Amino acid sequence: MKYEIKKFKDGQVAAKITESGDIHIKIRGNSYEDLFRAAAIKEAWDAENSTNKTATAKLTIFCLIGQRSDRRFNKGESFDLKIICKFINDMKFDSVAILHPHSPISLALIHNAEKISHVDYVEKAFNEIGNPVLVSPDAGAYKTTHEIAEKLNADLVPSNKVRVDGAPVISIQGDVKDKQCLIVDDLADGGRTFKFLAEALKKQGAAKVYLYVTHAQFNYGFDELKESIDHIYCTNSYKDIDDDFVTQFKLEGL
Ligand SMILES: O=P(O)(O)OC[C@H]1O[C@@H](O)[C@H](O)[C@@H]1O
Repeated sequence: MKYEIKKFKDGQVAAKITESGDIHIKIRGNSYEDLFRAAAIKEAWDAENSTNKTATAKLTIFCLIGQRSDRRFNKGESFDLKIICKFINDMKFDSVAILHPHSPISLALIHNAEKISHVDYVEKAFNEIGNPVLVSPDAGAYKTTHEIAEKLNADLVPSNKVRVDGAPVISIQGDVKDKQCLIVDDLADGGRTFKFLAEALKKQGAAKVYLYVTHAQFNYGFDELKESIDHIYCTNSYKDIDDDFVTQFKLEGL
């Protein structure tokens, strides 16, 4: 299946199917425009395939917009992930694959959804560094990082973050003295979580601190991370980054 995309000057996106067959659309999915582009392609494809019941349609989303807004945080506020997932469901794909979603709520809200694991990318970083200890930064990351540690036969040091009088207090549950540490998490937006954790690890004698995040957003605070983190590993699910401080694993289709 092949298609063309056209963008009008007012922002409207339109699609045209130029060759029929099964469809597999791969998008970052980190903007509403990306989702509308997928919807345009799928609508055109549906019209072309209305009599072809064997053709299948698959959507891969590398960095789902709103994945952290997985509940109504406060009364009166919108539940954004619910709106986004409803939009995706309306496209009626046969299957939707999502790379390392922030929480299982995305998978629960999207019909026929499956997770793409980040294990391969963590493994690449793990091998490049040379068997570091994995560090899970909070309770949310513990479960998936524990699974990865088992697969890679790596040591895991869980850490936890609580706020005392508004300030983050980090507790590291293991010995990191003279060790190379690889913090593993889903995404970095400002990176403050990792800056504080890296400082705490170094205070406890860690030789080097590396960070792996699947979704390297770095919308702010990027340069500050260079003070406490030795190197960052990530994918280009959110954007391409050209910086010696970062090793980016390129995703096929982006
Ligand atoms: O400190 P920043 O980068 O803003 O936030 C990243 C952390 O916030 C959580 O939602 C993510 O799962 C990650 O643990």
